[in-house]
Amino acid sequence: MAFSDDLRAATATTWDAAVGHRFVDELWAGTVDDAVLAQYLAQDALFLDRFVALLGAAVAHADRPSPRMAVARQLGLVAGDEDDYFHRALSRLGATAPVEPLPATRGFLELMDDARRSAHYGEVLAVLLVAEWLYLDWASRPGPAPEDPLYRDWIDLHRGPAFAAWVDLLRREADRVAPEPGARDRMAAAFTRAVELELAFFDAAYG
Ligand SMILES: Cc1ncc(C[n+]2csc(CCO)c2C)c(N)n1
Repeated sequence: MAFSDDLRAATATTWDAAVGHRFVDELWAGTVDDAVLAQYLAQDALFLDRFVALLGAAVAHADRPSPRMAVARQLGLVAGDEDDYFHRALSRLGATAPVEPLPATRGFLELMDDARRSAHYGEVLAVLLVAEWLYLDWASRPGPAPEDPLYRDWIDLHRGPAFAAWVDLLRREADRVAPEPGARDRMAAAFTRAVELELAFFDAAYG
């Protein structure tokens, strides 16, 4: 098994609890309470800012030109389509005021700051991989998405062949650099912490 498969298998209980979370069920059903969705998206806007910085670290610390360019392309998408969604969604929900990070968000911001400051490409990849792969997983459920663009656009941002190819690239990169001396342990620690925080992040939407 590839290193990324091992990490996912080792975190399966927490991973599956996140992918099968009540919030994900309600997203697919189009029935998330407006206050819950507003809380989630306001926190996720804080997450996204630091995530963009983390993508910048992957651009800076990639050890080869080809993945550096691929990450840079994705960085442009996140700063474009994804940011547009947030502005539309938060203004429709009437939640445009700045918010303080909740504990799960704060934990994520710290994890991303630590990975970025480590300047260790493998550790950066491990955090990026969880954030993207776990979202691809919940958004790839079979069945129709709700008609309401508030839900449909959020699901569509996390599924489809282009997004799956991006996750695949992160997996291949993580598997490629893991054999470097000392990389496995720090990548496994960052991956495991990120999976725990993804679950806590969904829980936090319900206050
Ligand atoms: C807590 C949290 N974890 C992961 C994501 C997923 N995600 C973050 S940025 C991005 C854009 C694609 O590169 C995606 C899919 C999220 N939104 N919030």
